Amino acid sequence: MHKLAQNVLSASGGKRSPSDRDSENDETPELKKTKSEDTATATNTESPDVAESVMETVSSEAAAAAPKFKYLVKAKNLPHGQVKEMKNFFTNLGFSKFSKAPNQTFAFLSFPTEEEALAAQKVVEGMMYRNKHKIETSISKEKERVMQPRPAKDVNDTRTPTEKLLDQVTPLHKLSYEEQLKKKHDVNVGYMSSIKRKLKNLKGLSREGRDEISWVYEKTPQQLPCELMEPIASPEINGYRTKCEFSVGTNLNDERSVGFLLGMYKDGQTRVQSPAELSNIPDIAKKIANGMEQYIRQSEYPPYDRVSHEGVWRSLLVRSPKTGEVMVMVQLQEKDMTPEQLESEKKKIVEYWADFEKSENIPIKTLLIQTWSGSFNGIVNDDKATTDIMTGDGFVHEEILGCRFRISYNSFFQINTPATELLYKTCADWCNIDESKKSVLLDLCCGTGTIGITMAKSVNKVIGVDIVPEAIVDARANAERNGITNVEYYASKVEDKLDVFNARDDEELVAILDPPRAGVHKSVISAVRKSKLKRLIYVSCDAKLAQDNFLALCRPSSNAYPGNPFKPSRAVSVDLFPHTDSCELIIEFSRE
Ligand SMILES: C[S@@+](CC[C@H](N)C(=O)[O-])C[C@H]1O[C@@H](n2cnc3c(N)ncnc32)[C@H](O)[C@@H]1O
Repeated sequence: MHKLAQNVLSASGGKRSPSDRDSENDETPELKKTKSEDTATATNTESPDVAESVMETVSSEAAAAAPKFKYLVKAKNLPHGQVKEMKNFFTNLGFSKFSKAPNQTFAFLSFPTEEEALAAQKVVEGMMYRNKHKIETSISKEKERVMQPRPAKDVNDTRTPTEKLLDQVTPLHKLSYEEQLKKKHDVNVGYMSSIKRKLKNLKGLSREGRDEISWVYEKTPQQLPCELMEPIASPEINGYRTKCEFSVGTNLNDERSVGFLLGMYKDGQTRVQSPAELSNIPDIAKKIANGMEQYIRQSEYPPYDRVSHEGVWRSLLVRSPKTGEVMVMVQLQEKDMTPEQLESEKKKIVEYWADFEKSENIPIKTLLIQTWSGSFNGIVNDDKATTDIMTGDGFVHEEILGCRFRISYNSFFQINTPATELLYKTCADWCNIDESKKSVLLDLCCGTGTIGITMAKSVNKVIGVDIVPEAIVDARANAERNGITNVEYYASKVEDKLDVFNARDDEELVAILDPPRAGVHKSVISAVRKSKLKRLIYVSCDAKLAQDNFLALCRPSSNAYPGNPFKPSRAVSVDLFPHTDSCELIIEFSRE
């Protein structure tokens, strides 16, 4: 089969790419990450890394427009350098759309149609360059980068690139912190009151159905279904992020740069702007990003280009928990490096960061290198990526409410530690465990086991479930490290492990559900309703996306949603992400 035909086939079908993950994590590829960020990653949300992936999310409008393609003839076996000479060589043959990186041994000729590319291939295949280099070729088809016309408002946009990045990553940075909290509270008032409004407007409600949710018809302040308490503020307002994922590229001055994507990828923006002025990024992560920038500026290899998919340097992950431990992961694309080049570059990276530790006095507990040639932009958890632990053991630790947790590069872990302690403490208080009874705590979407482990001493048993196997490995290690033995963990989707809801008669079930942004599959809500649970603590990082879950918990009983409906009984916003639009919302759902 012709290579081009193969490419077209593989583009239309086949395995899900990491970018398909979660649509949360969505995190992702050119589509997103998870709340968690996740896959996670994710992670929570307006975090720069997540904000960036959200920026990269292809809008439905753009997706609806027919994509334009270009056809690339790759001319191989060329010498290093000689970019100008080679451009002349191909221009003289009549092929003017030419590109080549100086340190590569191939060049690309670009054509608008397959026919033109095939005709050029016929000419170039087997030709001698400078009588020494016999050219071999292949053809591929790629989506054209779609440059959207700049919106009219941009014409008068006099903001500097730094100001644009601040507005994009930390959109509330101009408000006082009190104003930020009020704004987040008001937004959550809207989401809470819409639970009531949407239930009231459910179509085809029978009289019995209406009776089951009679609370919906009661007048309440701001039409809230329950009290929404004063928001819980973050104890730290600046530099709170313990995980930062940076992109590598070039800035608006065409200098190699490490930071965040400036603007929307879907609008053709691929420039990377330094995080130096962002208030949510800690100094240590800024210094490491700057260190990486210095490294790639002197590197013989170019940054990865999101449009052509050529180049080497892709992403940088920094985890800097409050324990002072630091994890650095460098991600690169190795597809055009020889094994020897890759090995030599890895050695250089290790030496560079060892020198950096000494000169900057920043001890790096563990250094990892990930090689990844897929289309998803960001650190991945994918079989096709290779992740090597170059120094240390591949983990860092964080302490929360007196417990110590091990974190892998790809496990979800909340990125604002002091605010997370307030979040978990609130969850524990609201569980209101009756220690005179035999109780089982379900830690649903448990990540590295943090919530269950911090509460394990007040219940008989904790059952944790998470979709990421590495997170469950961490959760088991974390339980052991903290001397907790009354835990059971399952690496599974919650929707595939619904038997956790089958409690024995003498057991009281309590559940905390802390899912990714979009919430959980409806089968989980159905199982919650069928179970003997009387109270569910739902931790949402995106109350808009979780609305379907909220409604499914509260709607009148049906075949799809059996058992008595729940009702929101109290709620509170917890601000884990100062200066951004994001905020956690804890809702207690209860029923008789
Ligand atoms: C917001 S994080 C919460 C993690 C943990 N509770 C914490 O506070 O650190 C969401 C977690 O849900 C997990 N997850 C995503 N989809 C899931 C699913 N369908 N079933 C189980 N876990 C899932 C992710 O791996 C992630 O660890």
